[in-house]
Amino acid sequence: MQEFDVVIIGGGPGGLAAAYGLHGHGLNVAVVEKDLWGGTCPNRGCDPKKILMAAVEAQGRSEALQGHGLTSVPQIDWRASMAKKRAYTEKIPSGTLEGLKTAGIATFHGTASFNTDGTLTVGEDQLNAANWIIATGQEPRLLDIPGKDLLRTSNDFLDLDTLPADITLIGAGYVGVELAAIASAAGSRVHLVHHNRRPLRAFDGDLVHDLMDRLTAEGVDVKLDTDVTAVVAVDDQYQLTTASGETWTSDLVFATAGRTPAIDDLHLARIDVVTTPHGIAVNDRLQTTNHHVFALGDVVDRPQPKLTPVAGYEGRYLTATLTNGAADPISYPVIPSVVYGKTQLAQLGVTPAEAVAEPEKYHVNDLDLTHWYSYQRTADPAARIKVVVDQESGNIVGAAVLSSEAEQVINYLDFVIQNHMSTADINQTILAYPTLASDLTYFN
Ligand SMILES: Cc1cc2nc3c(=O)[nH]c(=O)nc-3n(C[C@H](O)[C@H](O)[C@H](O)COP(=O)(O)OP(=O)(O)OC[C@H]3O[C@@H](n4cnc5c(N)ncnc54)[C@H](O)[C@@H]3O)c2cc1C
Ligand SMILES: NC(=O)c1ccc[n+]([C@@H]2O[C@H](COP(=O)([O-])OP(=O)(O)OC[C@H]3O[C@@H](n4cnc5c(N)ncnc54)[C@H](O)[C@@H]3O)[C@@H](O)[C@H]2O)c1
Repeated sequence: MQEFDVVIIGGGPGGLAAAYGLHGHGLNVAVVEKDLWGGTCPNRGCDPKKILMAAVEAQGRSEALQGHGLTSVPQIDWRASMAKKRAYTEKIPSGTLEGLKTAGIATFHGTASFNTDGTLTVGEDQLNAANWIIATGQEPRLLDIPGKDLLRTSNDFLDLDTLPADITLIGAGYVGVELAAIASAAGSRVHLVHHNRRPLRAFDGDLVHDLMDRLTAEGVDVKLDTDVTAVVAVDDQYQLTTASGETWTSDLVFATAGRTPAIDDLHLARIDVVTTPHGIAVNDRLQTTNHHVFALGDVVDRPQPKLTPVAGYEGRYLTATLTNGAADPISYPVIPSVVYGKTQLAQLGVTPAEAVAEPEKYHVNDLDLTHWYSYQRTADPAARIKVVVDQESGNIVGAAVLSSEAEQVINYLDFVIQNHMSTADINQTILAYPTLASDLTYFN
């Protein structure tokens, strides 16, 4: 039996933030990882996707400038793009493991599973700890339909040697929309299927509508209100059937209809940790129903968006909790979300829908930005912002942004909102002009 102060299960961004934090405070820490050190984000999520997206963004900018100074649209070389992605991702697991070992953090590679006496088995190893952190993340959810074994996932997409001529993505959430943008730009005919009328549900409906229009203009076959009921192999293709009887064939079909908490291997009932269909139940101190077991990141059932910076923030919070004794309940700063593509969609703080429901408290500025200098320069085909302003203070408290620059604008607004800055405060700063940052004072 090997004894530790804290054992962390899951070597992704959340688990690693806690591991380095706790080790830095002198605790004897171990991390267990069953698959790729570094977890989803750098191996099969944010980073590889955004590397493939670099060529997509460049193509989008070139397209917008046709007739405005550029004369041809660059084509994406999938193999070269994938080689660039692999050159980055293949170093992640070994680099992450080396970093942990160099720091002096104990590492175990294997699937962690709790025993009834509260200890943990990882392969041949038995571990015991004063406290545990579960940071096992989520895994792609396969649809429960005939032919589900034929479905691929985002893990497969982000490692395709060749991009097929025709693909179908079932589910228009973050993953489906981003993979559609990548595959379509790289030359594939893409069918993006969503079961209701409201893709990207957490985002502003009008801006999502605008984004679907852009994807359609880019050549994506967006099918809303479409329920796929079966997938069958036909020769070397796959035939999809919908509830309304529509059929079509694709070279590959991907389930992009959400992710499920990675908890099955852990046998949490043996240690009295309660779970829900959405993950591990925790209180506002990220403590499970077993007081020596904490959970963070994608695996927890909490309303915060499941994003890398959120997992890292929770890792730092648990470092403080487990080193300083009783801590205040976790409270989150505003959390920005971005859906990447040629046209990006971003959101932060009070949503336009929440603002409209409280008209005495907020007002919403809905601004078409296509005529603004910044977007005339890039000839953005769609550029719009909804800014939520607090009536009493006049401060910006939320925003939803659609443009090729939304990822930048939302981070500037994050600083503004987090620091409760008014237009007068921003005006005290001299910002380089003309830039996206110098637009900030015109939003309210
Ligand atoms: C395609 C895609 C794109 C994304 N893009 C973005 C983005 O642009 N921006 C963003 O902020 N977020 C993005 N995300 C989300 C982001 O990847 C996650 O929020 C983040 O990785 C969560 O970190 P985590 O540490 O909670 O879990 P993970 O990173 O999932 O790490 C959990 C680790 O636990 C391991 N594990 C699971 N079970 C066990 C077990 N029983 N024993 C041992 N180890 C176990 C897993 O192998 C995994 O390595 C994306 C996700 C996907 C799928
Ligand atoms: N840019 C980013 O930050 C980014 C990118 C990718 C993933 N992520 C994170 O990963 C999480 C998971 O992303 P995701 O896209 O897998 O999940 P998601 O929950 O965002 O989207 C899944 C979508 O599939 C739909 N759906 C469910 N069943 C369906 C069916 N049978 N047919 C058609 N559609 C169906 C759902 O209504 C939902 O809109 C996100 O919540 C996000 O936190 C973030």
